[in-house]
Amino acid sequence: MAQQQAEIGIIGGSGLYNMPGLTDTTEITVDTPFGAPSETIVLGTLEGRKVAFLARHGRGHRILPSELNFRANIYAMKSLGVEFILSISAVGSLKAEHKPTDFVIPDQFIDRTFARNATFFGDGIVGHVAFGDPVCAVAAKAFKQGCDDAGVVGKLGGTYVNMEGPQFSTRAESNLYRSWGADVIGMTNLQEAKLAREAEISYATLAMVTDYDCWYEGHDDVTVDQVIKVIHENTANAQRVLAGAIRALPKSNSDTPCASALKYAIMTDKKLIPAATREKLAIFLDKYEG
Ligand SMILES: CSC[C@H]1O[C@H](OP(=O)(O)O)[C@H](O)[C@@H]1O
Ligand SMILES: Nc1ncnc2[nH]cnc12
Repeated sequence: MAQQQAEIGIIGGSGLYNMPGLTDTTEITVDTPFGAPSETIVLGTLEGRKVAFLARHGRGHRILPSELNFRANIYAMKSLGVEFILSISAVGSLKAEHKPTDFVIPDQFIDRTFARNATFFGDGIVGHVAFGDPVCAVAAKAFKQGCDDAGVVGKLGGTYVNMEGPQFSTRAESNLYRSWGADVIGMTNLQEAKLAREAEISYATLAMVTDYDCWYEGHDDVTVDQVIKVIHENTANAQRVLAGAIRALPKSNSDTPCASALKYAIMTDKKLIPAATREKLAIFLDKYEG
């Protein structure tokens, strides 16, 4: 097996296009059978651990949520040897108790997308991974520890509505999601969580509340300048939480259920999987075939 180049992947969202705390950095271009990731990847060291940083929307924020090549991003992390992905995202709040600058660590998702490719399967191979618990509990707890260490509000658990965008929600939609009991809303995390599970990578998100979406009477409807303002105020906290989370992560994800998500997932008769598809997915399947 190739040498592991990174243990932990960080996917930085809106406003987080690099990681100033990384040392010994090198920038690499990673190619994948699913196309190019959003950006070159920065390898480096943080808290003594080997880390790979990827800017989700590219540096300079060039890629729409619906245009993101989620498969290439997660495949690239897998090819570097990553076992944990820590994602950072801006989200709107759907509850008064989640205030701008608070952090929420979601443990559930509701899918409101309709234009995304969120599986490595297809082209002659069928697989179904369990997804009742879409977030890795170990990675989520590490984020909580990071929030506690940094002395910031970090709420463990909550439901993230993944909308398609790029327009923000209508007021009727926002109120509908509130009636469902959802906590926060964003445009990017669910596809990453699905693909990370198929890739047997443990995934969790640090969701930074930037606004009250549009449901809250007496508060302005969300705008990008509002989101960016809160992110800028809170970036140093997000970096400190990340460092704390990395300190709290175990060496490997082998003790989590994520690490064996594919064990019983593949439906297709091995003899019938097309050679090109088998080759494309070798990085995931080889360990189950001696
Ligand atoms: C800039 S507001 C909308 C934008 O912010 C969030 O991005 P990310 O999850 O990458 O931080 C949201 O999902 C939208 O893409
Ligand atoms: N209100 C909101 N809706 C969707 N994505 C967001 N990202 C930040 N705030 C958001």
